[in-house]
Amino acid sequence: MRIGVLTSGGDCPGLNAVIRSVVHRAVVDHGDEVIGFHDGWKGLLECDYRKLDLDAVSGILARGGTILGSSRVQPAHLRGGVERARGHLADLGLDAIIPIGGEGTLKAARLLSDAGLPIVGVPKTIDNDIAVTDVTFGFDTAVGVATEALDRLKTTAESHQRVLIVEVMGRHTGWIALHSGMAAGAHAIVVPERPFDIEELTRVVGERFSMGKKFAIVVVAEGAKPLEGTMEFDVGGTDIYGHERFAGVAQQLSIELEQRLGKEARAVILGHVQRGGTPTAYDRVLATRFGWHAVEAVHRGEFGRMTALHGTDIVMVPLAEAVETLKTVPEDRYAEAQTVL
Ligand SMILES: Nc1ncnc2c1ncn2[C@@H]1O[C@H](COP(=O)(O)OP(=O)(O)OP(=O)(O)O)[C@@H](O)[C@H]1O
Ligand SMILES: O=P(O)(O)OC[C@H]1O[C@](O)(CO)[C@@H](O)[C@@H]1O
Ligand SMILES: [Mg+2]
Repeated sequence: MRIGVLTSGGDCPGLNAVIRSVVHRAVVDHGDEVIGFHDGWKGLLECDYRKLDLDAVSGILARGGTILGSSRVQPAHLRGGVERARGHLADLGLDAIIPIGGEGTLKAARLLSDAGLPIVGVPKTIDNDIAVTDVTFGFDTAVGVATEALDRLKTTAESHQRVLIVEVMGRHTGWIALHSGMAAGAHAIVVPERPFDIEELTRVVGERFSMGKKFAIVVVAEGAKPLEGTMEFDVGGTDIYGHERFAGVAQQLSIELEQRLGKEARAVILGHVQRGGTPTAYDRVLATRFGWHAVEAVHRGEFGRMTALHGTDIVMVPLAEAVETLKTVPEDRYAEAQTVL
């Protein structure tokens, strides 16, 4: 068989582990040929690719980023390119494409699959917001980076008796904020799923100081917003790909909390550092398993599906289901964290 693989959307630790696993399983165990499209869907639309043999994937398991590159393409451009993609598949003699990406990539995968292209998806995202898989690779790494940062920020916050508001990634969901906040013992966790009440947040942080504590750490997901009408808030705008461009919730919160509490506050934005660098062992293993199972699905002709983790098993789920909803932080998970804030 001939299989094409691509990585699309924001990069994520573990992408290279998937690529390596796909190549190993396909080439060594099945005698397939694998090619990699450059820069996500753009590479497929422009027929820009290279051959991926064992040498090409040697030494990449622990490397962050993606050796194939990634990009965002305007959805309308992709929708208009379905026939071009079909033509490239035929010209290259490809039996399947394995796109590795987040919810946007999986929506595009579904679109191409509905148009009859042989697609097996692999979900990725540090945000952990894909509904039909228990976990996505990249999340464990991102939580580790954020937790280490929070541990470090605690000591400097304490020295200066400050409130530190730490902004982590998570545009629609607060999984990184929740887990890193729990792991590092943050004093407040603010997630997009629960619009925050600035009065309540001020009270929580203020009570800590009243109890004689010298500092406070607030973790906030970048997509968090205040309850409507409770605080002046700049929501930002939209970029050319339709993504919300945030105006900086941590910065806005730090100004507000400093004024309300009379305590020095600083905003720290962890940003892309959460996405860079080597994946954790957990993410390497999950990514490797996803790659292996994606190749198997190709060989079974199970198209229009993607790999998912259910418990400890890797299963195949329809792309249609995967893109229906996002996996948000449920109230009971938030409650578990709240007790130990
Ligand atoms: N609704 C859609 N229809 C068709 N194509 C889409 C759609 N949404 C996204 N895409 C395509 O998939 C690409 C990747 O989507 P997006 O930029 O949202 O990244 P992602 O895969 O969701 O990863 P991330 O988690 O980083 O956002 C887009 O650049 C676009 O080409
Ligand atoms: O790399 P970009 O385009 O700034 O995207 C950032 C977004 O991608 C993610 O890292 C993954 O979805 C989000 O957490 C974040 O909002
Ligand atoms: Mg997206």
